[in-house]
Amino acid sequence: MDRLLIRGGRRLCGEVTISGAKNAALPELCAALLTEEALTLRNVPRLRDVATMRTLLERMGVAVQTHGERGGMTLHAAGPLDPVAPYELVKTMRASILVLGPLLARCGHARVSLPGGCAIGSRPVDQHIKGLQAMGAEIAVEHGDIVARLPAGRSRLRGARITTDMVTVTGTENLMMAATLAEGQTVLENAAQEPEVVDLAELLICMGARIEGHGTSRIVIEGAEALHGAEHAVVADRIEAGTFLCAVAAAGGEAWLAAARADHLDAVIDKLRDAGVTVEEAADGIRVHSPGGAALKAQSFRTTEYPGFPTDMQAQFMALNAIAQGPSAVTETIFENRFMHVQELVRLGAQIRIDGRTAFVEGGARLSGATVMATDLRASASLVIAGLVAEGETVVDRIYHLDRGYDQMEVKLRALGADIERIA
Ligand SMILES: CC(=O)N[C@H]1[C@@H](OP(=O)(O)OP(=O)(O)OC[C@H]2O[C@@H](n3ccc(=O)[nH]c3=O)[C@H](O)[C@@H]2O)O[C@H](CO)[C@@H](O)[C@@H]1O
Ligand SMILES: C=C(OP(=O)(O)O)C(=O)O
Repeated sequence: MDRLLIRGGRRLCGEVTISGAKNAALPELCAALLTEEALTLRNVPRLRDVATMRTLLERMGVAVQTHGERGGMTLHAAGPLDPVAPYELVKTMRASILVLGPLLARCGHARVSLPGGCAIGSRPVDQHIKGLQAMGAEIAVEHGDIVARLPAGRSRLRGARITTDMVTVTGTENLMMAATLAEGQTVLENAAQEPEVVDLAELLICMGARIEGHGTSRIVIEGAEALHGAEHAVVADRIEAGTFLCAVAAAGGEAWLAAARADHLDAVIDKLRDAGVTVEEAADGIRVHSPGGAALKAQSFRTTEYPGFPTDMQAQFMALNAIAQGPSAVTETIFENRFMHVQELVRLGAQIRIDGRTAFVEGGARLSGATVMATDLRASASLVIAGLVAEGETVVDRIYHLDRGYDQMEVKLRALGADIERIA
């Protein structure tokens, strides 16, 4: 099992290019199920989750080809499709629930294994199911599988007005995709406004879908009988960019993050600036300059839906807070169990106490290297950031979590001058 060995203490200077977003690429791969024609995506990141999604789609009968150096991928779901997502693939990746809406809309039936529990919370999919039921689907859970079908005599879902109980990103994406092929109008109230939802909507519009209001909490979709092929570039990964911003902030140095979208990172950039980091926004990237974590001022924050502070950046910013000066309070409001990195950061010397949904970080810690265990994707990234500033050697174990969502993170960090290598 691969691990990362980091010798901390180096400043990070240079340039890296931010990859396409995992959380946009995954639903966009699923969008290929909505049309008989070929869909070409560019800027698809090289990630384990993308490979898993590819395997899942191929198993259903989608022909997939990669091309070029720049993450080109063509998917052709000409049919016939086998609308089944089995447990062995679904269990490793939450986003596999995103095949449910498109399969039901295209094939009229689907069997998708319930995504397994994950380290950050229970993560039910009741809102996906409720929304599809409102669109006329009959849904039962049988032997751990969601079994969904259209009632006898119906060939299409029907448009509906759906208000989800909470803002759900993949829920919004699943229902938006299903609605593109439904009969009539669907209105999604309380919709997620994340840039990845907007990027998916833009792709669907290129495929002939009629969608308005994406990027707001009310999305209106006029269903069409069929969608066609399209070509689309996946939006840059704001969480990867935010992770590199925190890494440079903590280690100190100056870096250019090519292709990063500052306009998708307002909440994180505001906190970094308040901490004392210089962040310059440009149309084609972000420049960051930091004196190093020990010279920064820790920042309190609470995670919320976009455009608030992203839960997917909570762990990385907490690593920064651990070494920055002064106390801070970090409140996680999206997932009930997303502090798994805390005990590992403490092993590196951080002083953090958890009380309910808030972690109280003392700040000013001098971290020292140790062997730590990655428990989920962003927890892993937070441990890497801590390792970059810790004195001596840090080994981050179980980095398969990191590979789910970061495109060659250690290669990019090495390009910035970090002493980091992958070991067996
Ligand atoms: C592949 C992908 O895009 N993953 C992102 C997506 O996950 P994901 O879409 O799974 O997260 P949601 O936005 O759905 O979850 C938000 C909250 O709603 C709850 N909930 C959600 C759906 C539902 O049917 N019932 C329910 O109770 C969840 O348990 C959670 O507490 O958004 C999260 C929140 O920004 C990010 O951390 C993930 O990186
Ligand atoms: C929680 C995340 O991903 P997923 O929803 O795929 O588990 C994440 O990207 O931080």
